[in-house]
Amino acid sequence: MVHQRKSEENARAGQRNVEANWPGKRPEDQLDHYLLESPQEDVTHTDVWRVLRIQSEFVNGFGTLAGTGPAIAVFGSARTDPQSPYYEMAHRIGSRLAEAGITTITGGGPGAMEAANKGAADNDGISIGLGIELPFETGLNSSVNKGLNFRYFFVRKTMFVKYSQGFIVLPGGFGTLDELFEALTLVQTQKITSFPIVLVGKSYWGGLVDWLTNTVAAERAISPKDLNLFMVTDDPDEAVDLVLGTADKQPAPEEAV
Ligand SMILES: C/C(=C\CNc1ncnc2c1ncn2[C@@H]1O[C@H](COP(=O)(O)O)[C@@H](O)[C@H]1O)CO
Repeated sequence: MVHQRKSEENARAGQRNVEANWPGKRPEDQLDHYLLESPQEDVTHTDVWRVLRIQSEFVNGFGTLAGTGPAIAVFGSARTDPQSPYYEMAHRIGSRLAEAGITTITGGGPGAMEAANKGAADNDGISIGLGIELPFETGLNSSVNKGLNFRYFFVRKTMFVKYSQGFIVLPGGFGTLDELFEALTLVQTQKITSFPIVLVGKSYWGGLVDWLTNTVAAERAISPKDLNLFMVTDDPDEAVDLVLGTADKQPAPEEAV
């Protein structure tokens, strides 16, 4: 009897709560109702399930990459042709990193990513590929010797920053620019510190550097000192020296371009 009264009170309280927070809805419209009732198909596409998938992707990424030693992430176009000089540069960068005992981390795809992974693997280095599930499946390149696939770009980007100590960025498109500007924003806002970012290819990056200098900094959308958050070089060996802090001199972008 006491039980029944209690549960009726709870039901009325639940109804008041739902009406206050969600006008026009009944208690059975709350999330638990959908979670517990079949059919379940729709539920697996709700944001609640998405949160769990995102969480599991973080857990899996942290678990797999936890033991990663010193590492540098190398970015660049998925479309870089094996005949391109940038492919050769990416390969050289992966080789040099391996020789220095540094792990190479890439997006695990084709083009510049494949070249850097190959350079690392050819020199007995650790060659990590953090792949991304895409509608047009490309899979991890064959030079990845430790690989992981992600559904979410933002989870994958966290891994690049968390498990590397610097970025080398070869010519690339939207994906590469996204990775570059993510890192620049994190350093600019001091979410990460002491994080060298080296762009390879003075003529490729020159237009962007000019625009950042003459438009973005000139119009005060960034501080002039933000232009010092990256370096530019044409030389893959120098890129490695700069990112590892073993170069004689770290050029400011204006003098490097
Ligand atoms: C476009 C093609 C394949 C795409 N496959 C990719 N695999 C892994 N990582 C990728 C892929 N595409 C983009 N990325 C990420 O973005 C960067 C390259 O993007 P961009 O737009 O090509 O510059 C790269 O660093 C990856 O992290 C078919 O060739």
